[in-house]
Amino acid sequence: MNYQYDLFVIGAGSGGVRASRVAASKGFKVGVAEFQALGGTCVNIGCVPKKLFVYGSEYSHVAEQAKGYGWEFAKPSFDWATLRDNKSKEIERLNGIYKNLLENPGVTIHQGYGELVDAHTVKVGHELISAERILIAVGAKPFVPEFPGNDLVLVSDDMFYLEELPKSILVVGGGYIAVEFAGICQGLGVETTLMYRGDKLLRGFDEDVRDFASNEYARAGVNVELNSDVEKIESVDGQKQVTLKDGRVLMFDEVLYATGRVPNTGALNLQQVGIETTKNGAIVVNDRYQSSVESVYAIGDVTDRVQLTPVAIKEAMALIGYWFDGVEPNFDYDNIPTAVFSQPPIGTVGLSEQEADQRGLDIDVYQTDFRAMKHTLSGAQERTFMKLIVDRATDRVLGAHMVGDYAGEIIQGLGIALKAGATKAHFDSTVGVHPTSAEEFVTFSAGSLKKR
Ligand SMILES: Cc1cc2nc3c(=O)[nH]c(=O)nc-3n(C[C@H](O)[C@H](O)[C@H](O)COP(=O)(O)OP(=O)(O)OC[C@H]3O[C@@H](n4cnc5c(N)ncnc54)[C@H](O)[C@@H]3O)c2cc1C
Ligand SMILES: NC(=O)c1ccc[n+]([C@@H]2O[C@H](COP(=O)([O-])OP(=O)(O)OC[C@H]3O[C@@H](n4cnc5c(N)ncnc54)[C@H](O)[C@@H]3O)[C@@H](O)[C@H]2O)c1
Repeated sequence: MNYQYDLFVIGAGSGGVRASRVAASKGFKVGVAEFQALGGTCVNIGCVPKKLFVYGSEYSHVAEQAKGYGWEFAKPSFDWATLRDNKSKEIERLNGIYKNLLENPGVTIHQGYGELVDAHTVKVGHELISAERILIAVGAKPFVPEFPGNDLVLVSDDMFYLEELPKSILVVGGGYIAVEFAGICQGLGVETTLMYRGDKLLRGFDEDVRDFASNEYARAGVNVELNSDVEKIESVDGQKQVTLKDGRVLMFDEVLYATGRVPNTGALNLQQVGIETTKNGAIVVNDRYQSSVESVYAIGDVTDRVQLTPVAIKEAMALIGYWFDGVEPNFDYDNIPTAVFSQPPIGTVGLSEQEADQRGLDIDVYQTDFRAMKHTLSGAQERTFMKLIVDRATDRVLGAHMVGDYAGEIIQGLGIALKAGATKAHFDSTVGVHPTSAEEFVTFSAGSLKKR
């Protein structure tokens, strides 16, 4: 059978771009469909612009904190349009780079919405395209629960293009996006309330990390409201009137819902082609990222495993290894380091204390919290938290967790250590970098053992 392409990819995001360009550079004839900007969520409305906003919002503390170091600045002011538009220019630059990344190795870009027709055919606009293999890498989109007035809320996509910065905002949710945007808004001078229906933010993270981070967000000025949920939202005098399930009525300029993301599979025609999905629309794949239809593969957020850019990229590379070198994909989903770019940020890799307990492991837990040296003169009251989970039987470090400045940067190196099977003895025999916060990870002594 002669196909137009060896590989046709639907979605030019983190996973789709990597799979397309590497497959093309290795000799496949590759086409990719994308109906929005090249680069996907991460580049356009995710990791990259979000991190630029985090940097932008962190400057708000500089003038105040620099005083202790002898600096006096004129009264700082902030212009939202400058940050927003400079960010957009940078994203457009990246879009151009992604175009080159695809076109240089010979990938053909089909601008438009792709949908499946059969196991080897995709329709983009009016064009029917045939391919030996089809890779679905369409990512996910924000999920907003059903309730009266849910059409009045913003989702994270909207935050990157706001005409004006609101004076007050309610951020609903307790995951990555909620805590990151609460920090951004608070830093940019928006009166910020972070509301979560459960009794702790950041489900899935280590319990001490959850408690510590939550306290630090409150210390930074975010109004953290736990065990609270929205009943309805109405538009009143240009503001959002929010009625809570406990009967309270609150007013905000804007409400941001960050209550998870669902696979982007609604209009792909998956059922007609016989592709199995989960209840929330995620494509079910086997260890080779193959769907229930042999010629159709899926990677990244659309499979709803771990919604992180480096994971989508690793999955793409695992597929490339399989297609070109016959290596069975064996991507290791354990020990994925991750950072939450809240303020302060969180870095984490490996098992939490609770996960280690659930697995019945006999563990030692070392932990500390302290005021980072920088803040002895800055006057800021924020504190840093660090924690190590160690397996008593093998001395292996099973988990490392941090809340504090540079946590994302620091955890990357610890990710390598855990992957390499480092023991507490390895940590102890590593010379610290002095004076840093990071050196606390190699100087934990018996005095830091948590009483359990
Ligand atoms: C606000 C936010 C912040 C984030 N921050 C981080 C972070 O700091 N670090 C991190 O690791 N991850 C972060 N993520 C998650 C990360 O962006 C995703 O995990 C990653 O982008 C997933 O890659 P993907 O290839 O699966 O999909 P995506 O990058 O979402 O790409 C999918 C692409 O497919 C396109 N598409 C969809 N349907 C079709 C169709 N039918 N036809 C053609 N094209 C289609 C979309 O337009 C999109 O371009 C963040 C996400 C959000 C929303
Ligand atoms: N720094 C990063 O790496 C980064 C940043 C942003 C997003 N991401 C990825 O994107 C994913 C999606 O982010 P997210 O924050 O939207 O999702 P999330 O799954 O991290 O958090 C969703 C939150 O919404 C809550 N929720 C769900 N339904 C609700 C409801 N009906 N009412 C109230 N609350 C409800 C959940 O309990 C949870 O706390 C993340 O899981 C992460 O994998 C990563």
